[in-house]
Amino acid sequence: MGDEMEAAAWAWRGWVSWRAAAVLLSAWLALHVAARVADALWWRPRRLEAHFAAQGVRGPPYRFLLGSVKEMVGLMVEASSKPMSPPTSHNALPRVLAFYHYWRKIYGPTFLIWFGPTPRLTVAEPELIREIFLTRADAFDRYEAHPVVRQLEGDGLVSLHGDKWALHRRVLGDAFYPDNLNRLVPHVGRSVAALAEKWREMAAADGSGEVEVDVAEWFQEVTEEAITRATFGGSYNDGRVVFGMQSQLMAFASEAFRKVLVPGYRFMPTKKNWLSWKLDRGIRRNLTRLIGRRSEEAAAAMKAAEGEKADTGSFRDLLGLMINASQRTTRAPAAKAIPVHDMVEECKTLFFAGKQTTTNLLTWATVLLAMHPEWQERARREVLDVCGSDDPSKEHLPRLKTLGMIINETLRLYPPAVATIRRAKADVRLSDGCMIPRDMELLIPIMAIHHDARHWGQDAAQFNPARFAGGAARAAKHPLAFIPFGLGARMCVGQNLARLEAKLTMAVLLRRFQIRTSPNYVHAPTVLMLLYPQYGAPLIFRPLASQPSAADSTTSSSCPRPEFLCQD
Ligand code: HEM
Repeated sequence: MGDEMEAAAWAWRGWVSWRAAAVLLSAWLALHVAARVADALWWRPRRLEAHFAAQGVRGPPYRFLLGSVKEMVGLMVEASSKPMSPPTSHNALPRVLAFYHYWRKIYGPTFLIWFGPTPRLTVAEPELIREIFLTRADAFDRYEAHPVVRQLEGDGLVSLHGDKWALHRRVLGDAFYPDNLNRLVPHVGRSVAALAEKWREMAAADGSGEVEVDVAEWFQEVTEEAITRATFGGSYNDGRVVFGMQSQLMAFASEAFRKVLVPGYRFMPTKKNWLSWKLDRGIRRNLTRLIGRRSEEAAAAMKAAEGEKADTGSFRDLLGLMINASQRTTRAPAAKAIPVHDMVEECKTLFFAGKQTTTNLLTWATVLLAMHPEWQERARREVLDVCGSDDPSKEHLPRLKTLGMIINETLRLYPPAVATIRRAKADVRLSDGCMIPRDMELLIPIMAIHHDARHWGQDAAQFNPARFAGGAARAAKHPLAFIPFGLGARMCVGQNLARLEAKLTMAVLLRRFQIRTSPNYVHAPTVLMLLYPQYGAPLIFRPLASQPSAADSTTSSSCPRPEFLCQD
């Protein structure tokens, strides 16, 4: 009995000491986690503030957990509550990047701000930008977007890194050479002319003989057509179905983006989320099927063409280039294939990166033409001189210099991508002596650089396309003060396509319409990922007396098949 009691006492003591150890361990873990959290939310921000203050870089003070977000949101909400004043002004920076404009006046162009506990250093000096994007580019990386944005943009070029990025960039780059893009001119021209024809009919049906349209909405048709054709080429019809679904998905996802502050919102089984998941599955299924079919066709074509000269005369579409790169690996194993899953993601990225950006460019360019009738007339005269009674062809486009200048001035004043972000991969000392710690994010406010009177002169906030008469590199006092498409190795891969779409669209419309702003137009540029007109862009189109004849126009086609099957 005594032995049993002693054994029970030992067991009890053992249990108590295990329990004590477990309690101690849990307490230690809790303390450790609390210390880490306190460090991330309080001590690290204080250390970084001190680190930058010692180098003469200041900024709004860090506030626990919120950083500078409260002030930032306040400044942005206040700025977007009123339209531009006066309504013809292009001094849009204080409205669009209100927080940058406000703190820059206090702290200078380089300052520290806090997105919650995440610090960002603003960098707007062209010489520092040269280092970050060109000479020291290996020390900086693209920043990882929020998962909701990532879901929108796909896992393609925009978010890839290292060897995988290099492979995709090399393979896709071929499609964006001017000689290849020129083959899209008749297609894009036709889709703009079809849009113009709809507007002409609407104007004819209206007693006033003119029509009001919100170009921010209508131009989506043109850009969706162009990016679908660039991505899918001959399989345009199948591609249109896929990108139609992608378009819906983007509409849902941008709604989710607005609710990004509700943690886990994208995983909640809401009606919209169910629909999004269904659409996502549909996109993947359709694309995988399409890739399978085209891979078989490409393999057969490669076999048939063995020993013969490659056909360089037809349009090289983006999907085709990825499929061909993968076909080559079966013959040359050293070459790298792009797996089907990555092709699917890349298609999603191209659609995301190529559609809305270009819609915004077309929108702002047309708004600016409407606001500046003297430049509208100059551009129209040039289009008529160069193209005569035809719509523009690929030979005409390089000769439309005034339109090129107008597009550059639009990209300067209203750059669709108002800012970009980089992350330091290691500790880096910049040439101004500033030491950037590893993992620090750098915010490059593209729009602020484009509006800086130090580079652009006292008329920086005015619309003056003539400043681009000597080319983009010589338009400002510093050649890197104009970076609407970014800079360096990760510069926009689609800029030639965007410029082609913009020139062609403006030229086709100028030949057909007098354009002016509607009394309903409120000049209010604002940012939601990209630069949008906050209340849309209603403009009035009055058809001109002389319209291009159907036979001469790019809308006409000698191809007897449906237009989407023609490969010009
Ligand atoms: C006006 C229209 C456009 C603007 C203003 C624009 C702007 C930009 C900018 C600023 C970047 C660089 C971002 C950075 O360095 O962080 C970029 C990258 C990119 N853009 Fe565009 N873009 C436009 C049109 C297009 C089009 C039409 C396409 C596709 C067909 C496209 C595809 C891409 C891709 C894939 C990247 C990532 C490139 C890489 O990281 O290698 N963009 N764009």
